[in-house]
Amino acid sequence: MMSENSKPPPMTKESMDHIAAKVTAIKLAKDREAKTRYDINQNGDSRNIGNNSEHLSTRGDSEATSDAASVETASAASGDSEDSLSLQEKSLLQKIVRTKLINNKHDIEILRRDPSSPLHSVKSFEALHLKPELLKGVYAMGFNTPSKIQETAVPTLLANPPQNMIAQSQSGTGKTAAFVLAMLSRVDPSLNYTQALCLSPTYELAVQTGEVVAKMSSYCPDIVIKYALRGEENPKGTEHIVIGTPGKVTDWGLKYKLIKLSKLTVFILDEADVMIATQGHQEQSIRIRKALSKDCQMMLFSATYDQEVMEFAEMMVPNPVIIKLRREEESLDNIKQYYVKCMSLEAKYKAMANIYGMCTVGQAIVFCQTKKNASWLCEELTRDGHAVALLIGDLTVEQRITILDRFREGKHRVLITTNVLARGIDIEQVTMVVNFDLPVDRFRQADCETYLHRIGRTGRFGKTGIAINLIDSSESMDIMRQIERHFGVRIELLDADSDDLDKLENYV
Ligand SMILES: Nc1ncnc2c1ncn2[C@@H]1O[C@H](COP(=O)(O)OP(=O)(O)OP(=O)(O)O)[C@@H](O)[C@H]1O
Repeated sequence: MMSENSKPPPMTKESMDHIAAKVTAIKLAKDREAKTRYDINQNGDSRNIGNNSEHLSTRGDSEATSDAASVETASAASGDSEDSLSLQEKSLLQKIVRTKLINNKHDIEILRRDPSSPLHSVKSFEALHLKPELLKGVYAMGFNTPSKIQETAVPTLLANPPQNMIAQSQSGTGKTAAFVLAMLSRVDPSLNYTQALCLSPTYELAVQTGEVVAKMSSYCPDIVIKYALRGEENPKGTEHIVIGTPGKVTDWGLKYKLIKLSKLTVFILDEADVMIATQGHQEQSIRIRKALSKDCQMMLFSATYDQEVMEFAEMMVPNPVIIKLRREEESLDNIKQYYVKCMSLEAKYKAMANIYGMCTVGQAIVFCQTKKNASWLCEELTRDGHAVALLIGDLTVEQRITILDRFREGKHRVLITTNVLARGIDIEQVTMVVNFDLPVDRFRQADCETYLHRIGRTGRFGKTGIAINLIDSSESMDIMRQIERHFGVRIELLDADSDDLDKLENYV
């Protein structure tokens, strides 16, 4: 990891090996635990908490308190169907698979602001009057113009007197880059003490942020960065920027007083929604926050904006400007939906193999209802010489990252998965979604919301996508009809043995 007076090295997949080993051990332990369904949220998500924690990091001292809330889809049709991904993992995978900014057509909403501090937005990075070496770093990252959230957030964060901010926008809209830019602009490298602190919920997320700081500051050699993470040597207190988890920062800042929290000029709490889902982090963050001076600029970022996040945010950040970018809704508008009638499992498999053959340019995600079905399908297709990848919840974080990376790079054209991938994780180039099994709820009724999330993986950003549903029984036909009625759409019949598939080739 990073030593003092140096920038963090780029995070390679190899360097995550040791994390993966620990995560595997944690997962194995977790799998032995009985899961307890404790909450059904508004979206119909059900959350499970295992008694054993599933964290991405292994902590010592104050870090050792966190449990992870793992989010599961509501579709528990059979005992082996459950497949889960913790909020922390989801957030990390999301960052890893994303290569581009998410376009968002909505306008920024400004929910609260002090009328005495006018807000303005910028359409270029030049208009921010950044230090030249910082501007060079921004351009070196390939950023030409500010993203929607950056247009408003960055000038507000750079204005004087410093203004506190709570900002919410979906993952991938440029929040990290916004606060890193603010942090680097505010730091004065001629002052030898810690001036900026960024709290992240996990080891890996902190490292991801550190990478952005390192890249953006690549032309600012005097800025010293330090990770506050397990395994790191104690800080000297002279590092300009510290990025870490609440546990380690509590130790360094409050317990051993190695960092002077009262001297910070910038404090960032990132991924607030993930933070509050991690037991212990909320309380530690509050303790850290209390040690800051009233002049310290405070910023809080979150991908979601429910009441719990908001209550926490307002407790942490006094007199904030609150900016919000509404989530780009998933819609079925750009998606052509079909179904293929299959008389047996064999026929269903054959249809799948034909569809595979058709997918020559684009990429497809195939959804199965259970891990068992997904594994079976993957084995069969592989045996028949098809290059497919399998992504299910049993894998380690490291394995998931590797698989998603390979898929994103186009090394696999077809990814077989369960509902683990249905929500939240965007892979830009997916042109086709196949529902090998239709999504059902625990009463074996159509799970329309999961259907939308699944097929919303395709047809994004104005492109046309295809969804194909494999129907092998009167029950699945009935479920499909429920979906049609729910969305007021017609799902067209497709003959997978005929030339019908050819007409789809324009899209895949
Ligand atoms: N102005 C920009 N122009 C082009 N690309 C950008 C710009 N800002 C950020 N990006 C890129 O877009 C992707 C998402 O940005 P970023 O990680 O800052 O989003 P985020 O909202 O912080 O996401 P998350 O909530 O997952 O952390 C990254 O690959 C980043 O390099």
